[in-house]
Amino acid sequence: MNRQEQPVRPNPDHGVRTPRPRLENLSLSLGKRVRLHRLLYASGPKNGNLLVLPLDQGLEHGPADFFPNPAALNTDYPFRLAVEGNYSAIALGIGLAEKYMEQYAGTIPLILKLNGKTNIADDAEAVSPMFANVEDAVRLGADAVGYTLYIGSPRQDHEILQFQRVRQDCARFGMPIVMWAYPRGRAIDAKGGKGTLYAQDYAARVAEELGADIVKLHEPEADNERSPEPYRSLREDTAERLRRVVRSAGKTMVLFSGGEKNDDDDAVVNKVKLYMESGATGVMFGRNMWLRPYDRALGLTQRVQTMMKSRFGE
Ligand SMILES: O=C[C@H](O)COP(=O)(O)O
Repeated sequence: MNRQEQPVRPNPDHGVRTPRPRLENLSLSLGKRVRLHRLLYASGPKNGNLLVLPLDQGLEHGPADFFPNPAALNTDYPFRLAVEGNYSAIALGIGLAEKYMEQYAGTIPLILKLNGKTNIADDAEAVSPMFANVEDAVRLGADAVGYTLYIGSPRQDHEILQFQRVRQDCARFGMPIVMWAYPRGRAIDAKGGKGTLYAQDYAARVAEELGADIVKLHEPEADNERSPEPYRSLREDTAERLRRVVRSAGKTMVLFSGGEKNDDDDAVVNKVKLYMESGATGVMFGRNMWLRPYDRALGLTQRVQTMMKSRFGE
């Protein structure tokens, strides 16, 4: 292979590790600072890391997601886990928030999800309509809102405009905004798929560009022959890919999601460790937690908490 045929392999760190965004170094309104401080230092590991329990799968995927652990169909189950496991926050939609938050008021911070959809229709023209707004979040005492942006969808013009209004409301109310940054649609499928480094790296940058405070991403997979250059020619391992997307998120804090349940507790802990080592601020793991029998879910949560406190504390 001559020199010109060598695959492009830029150093993902450019010689410099991206520092994890720290609250004191961010330019924020008072309301956002107070709410983020509660999430980062007054709940969860309380050391600047985030451990979030999401419960939006019932809307996004349907009841079948709960079938492996029918006990979790009772919403008290994940709520109890969030409280007893000292999570940083529970993330869910307006219906569950209104029906359950009163009972748990003051015991677990809320990230109110503002938009969402079912997975009944296909994702070719994915769009995530709003079913709640920032005023609902204020009314319910939330410490952040969550917003799904389908990056690259044919409907992204609608999505980006909708996000603009949410961002402006968040600025007005001092409400942090967590972007579920999800590449979706036929264009991304044609360019390698939603899980590739190309797609996830782009999503991380979009969150930073559009004004999210926190971005939720998936672990980036290797690119493939359909991915655009230079990603197609990158030969990075998982740790390098993770560091690359964290760097692209800049001053936006990164949460990595858990995905489908892995029955191996050690593998879940190691995954969280890998994500934290990449510079992530935390994780948002749902099915890997509440699909376990309660005592195991609590035990696994405590192992993750201990690891976050002992290795990644401020
Ligand atoms: O919004 C929820 C996230 O997708 C994470 O959930 P998960 O850990 O069950 O994949």
